[in-house]
Amino acid sequence: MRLDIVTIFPEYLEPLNVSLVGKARARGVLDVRVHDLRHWTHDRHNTVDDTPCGGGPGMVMKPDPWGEALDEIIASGSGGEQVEGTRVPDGGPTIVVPTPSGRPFTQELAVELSERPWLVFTPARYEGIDRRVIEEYGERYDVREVSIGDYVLAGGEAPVLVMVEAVARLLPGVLGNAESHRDDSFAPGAMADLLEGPVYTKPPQWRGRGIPEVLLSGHHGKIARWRRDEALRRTTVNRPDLIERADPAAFDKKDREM
Ligand SMILES: OB(O)c1ccc2cc[nH]c2c1
Repeated sequence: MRLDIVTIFPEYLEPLNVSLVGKARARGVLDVRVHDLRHWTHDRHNTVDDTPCGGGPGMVMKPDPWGEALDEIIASGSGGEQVEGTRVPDGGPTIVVPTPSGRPFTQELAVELSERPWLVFTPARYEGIDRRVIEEYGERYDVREVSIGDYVLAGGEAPVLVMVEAVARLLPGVLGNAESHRDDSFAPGAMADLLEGPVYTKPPQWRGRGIPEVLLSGHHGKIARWRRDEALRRTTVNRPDLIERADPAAFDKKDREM
């Protein structure tokens, strides 16, 4: 998979050089290219924003730098050999626009994006990008406006870090077997979409606190049932909305497997 990220704060994406994504890049599973939007400005101040038409607070990101950046990046990747034999589609990339007014970023969307060969992220600052950029590229490519949550951020770079990690860990060969994403919270069918329950490790006693006996019993069926019950308990308290959405048949299936 190829990932391009266009930003006015390239240094914000340094975390993509370490840990899971960093290792995937080193192994050639991911080809991550971070671009400074100001590279596509031509004035002495490298201006990327201007006042909003119609008035109002803040500034809006100008369309010209974005258009030149996306044209050049898409042209560079359309067709031809890419990283170690991976070809990006002649149809171009999926463009992911982090924005507070986008559709929710979910594990389901992470799975969908992980199956795409090429993603281009366009994290904005200020009040956002001139709408005509989204319209222009939306006519030719799959453009997804996505929000990671209902809170105020200064820009889209942090959401890009979140989305890239969520997508990268789903790519074949990125997680070892021991870290399988099969039973993650929110992984389809893992625990009927329940939150993960509490986890424990050694030592058996820590500051006078022990470990639930069932986890030391070696009885896999009882352990599985305890974990399911704890997951239900935590989900009921923290995310009752997931309980309403859960498929009761999945519980029965899980019970039969325990
Ligand atoms: O909620 B979000 O995912 C999000 C995305 C981008 C920006 C830019 C400024 N605030 C933002 C919030």
